[in-house]
Amino acid sequence: MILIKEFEFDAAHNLVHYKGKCERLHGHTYKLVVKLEGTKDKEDMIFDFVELKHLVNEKILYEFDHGYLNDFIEQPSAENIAEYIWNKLEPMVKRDNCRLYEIEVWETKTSGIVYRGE
Ligand SMILES: Nc1nc2c(c(=O)[nH]1)N=C([C@H](O)[C@H](O)COP(=O)(O)OP(=O)(O)OP(=O)(O)O)CN2
Ligand SMILES: [Zn+2]
Repeated sequence: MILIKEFEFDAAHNLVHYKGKCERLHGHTYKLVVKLEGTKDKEDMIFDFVELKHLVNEKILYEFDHGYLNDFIEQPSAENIAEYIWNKLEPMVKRDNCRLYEIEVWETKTSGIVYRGE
């Protein structure tokens, strides 16, 4: 079974290793989709949605929301943001019954990255 939870955060960035409009400072309302793969525990849940919400908001997104992504990631492409989030989140959600399966980072409604940690 795959569990899904969606998040949004607003952040500014500029792509320093890029030639074009995105080298200038600008912002996005990013969408983050977190997917966990697992089996049901004794509460018949893969992972508590509420716990996952607090974990992602408080441990991952608090530093990004209304922030400047270049403070954390030198070249904050959607690809690099996905890797950064994966590396922080993966150990936090690892349980006997579940693991991080996939994340999506959407920069706009039409542009996004799917990452499975490889
Ligand atoms: N592979 C990647 N390409 C680009 C990235 C990226 O992270 N990975 N990022 C950008 C810029 O950040 C840019 O803001 C995004 O550009 P674009 O998708 O064209 O944004 P729009 O607001 O114009 O969105 P539309 O939905 O296409 O109108 C560039 N490339
Ligand atoms: Zn951008």
